[in-house]
Amino acid sequence: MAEAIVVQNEKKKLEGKVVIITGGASGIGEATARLFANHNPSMIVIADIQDQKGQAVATAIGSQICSYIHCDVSDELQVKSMVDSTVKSYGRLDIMFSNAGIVNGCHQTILDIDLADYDRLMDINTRGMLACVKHAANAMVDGGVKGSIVCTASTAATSALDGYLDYTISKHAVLGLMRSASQQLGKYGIRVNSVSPSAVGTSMPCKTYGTDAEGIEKMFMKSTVLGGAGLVLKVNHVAAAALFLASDDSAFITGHNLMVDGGSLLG
Ligand SMILES: NC(=O)c1ccc[n+]([C@@H]2O[C@H](COP(=O)([O-])OP(=O)(O)OC[C@H]3O[C@@H](n4cnc5c(N)ncnc54)[C@H](O)[C@@H]3O)[C@@H](O)[C@H]2O)c1
Repeated sequence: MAEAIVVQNEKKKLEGKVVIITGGASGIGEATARLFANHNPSMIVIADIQDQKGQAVATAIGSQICSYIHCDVSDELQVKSMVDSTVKSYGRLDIMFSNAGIVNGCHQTILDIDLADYDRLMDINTRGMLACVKHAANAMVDGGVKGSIVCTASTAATSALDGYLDYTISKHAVLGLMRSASQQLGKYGIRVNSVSPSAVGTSMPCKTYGTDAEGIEKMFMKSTVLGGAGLVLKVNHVAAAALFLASDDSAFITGHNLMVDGGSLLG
């Protein structure tokens, strides 16, 4: 007989969990840290290179459940040291939200792409993501933790975003990383998934297009089917998807790329 499904809307979803969020000083990572904090984690470690902003977010959330650490994800030693210090200070690692990323402008063409810019972006978006998954997975395996790793990909991981050549390449690689890692880590009970937002009004696209969050929302509203109803993507929507993948709500989901794009790729 099937077990009854108990709906527990009020349940705290990250009770006692130790979480790392890279790129948590702003945008999607910050929104996710703030949402996760409502779900009784033991500790959230924000890892970023924007020290003042990251520290301010951690202080606003509360030093008893959130701390900040400087970590440039393109440097594997810094990633290893950040993961090691998290385990040393808080006892274990349950959740890695590998989210840090950059963009190199929106006018690249295959005819004149700058390979030095490409290298720098790949160092963060792909190599950095790999370092975070690698060291989080090691900490989980060593600690016997059946953890959850969530990577931030993008709609540019499944379709070519015109003008964003290196970004598109880097995010396609994130899906390959997520799928390969999920395949190898399943035997340890470690799940690896990704979340793929369409354009959302964080500092990243705002700088690229020289506008504010509202400008980004207006600019991209027509590219989603939900935009037809006046709905726009907010960072909280992405944070909610990350919470689902991080928590036991997705206990039997691994190797999955969760699109948070209002149906932008349906056409
Ligand atoms: N905003 C969008 O439209 C959008 C859409 C799809 C995917 N994404 C992805 O979402 C993720 C978060 O971006 P966001 O939109 O919140 O932008 P954001 O610029 O607000 O946040 C990115 C964060 O990453 C940090 N970061 C950059 N380089 C780093 C490094 N080397 N080491 C550690 N931290 C570093 C930044 O300091 C910043 O706090 C990125 O991976 C991005 O590619 C964004």
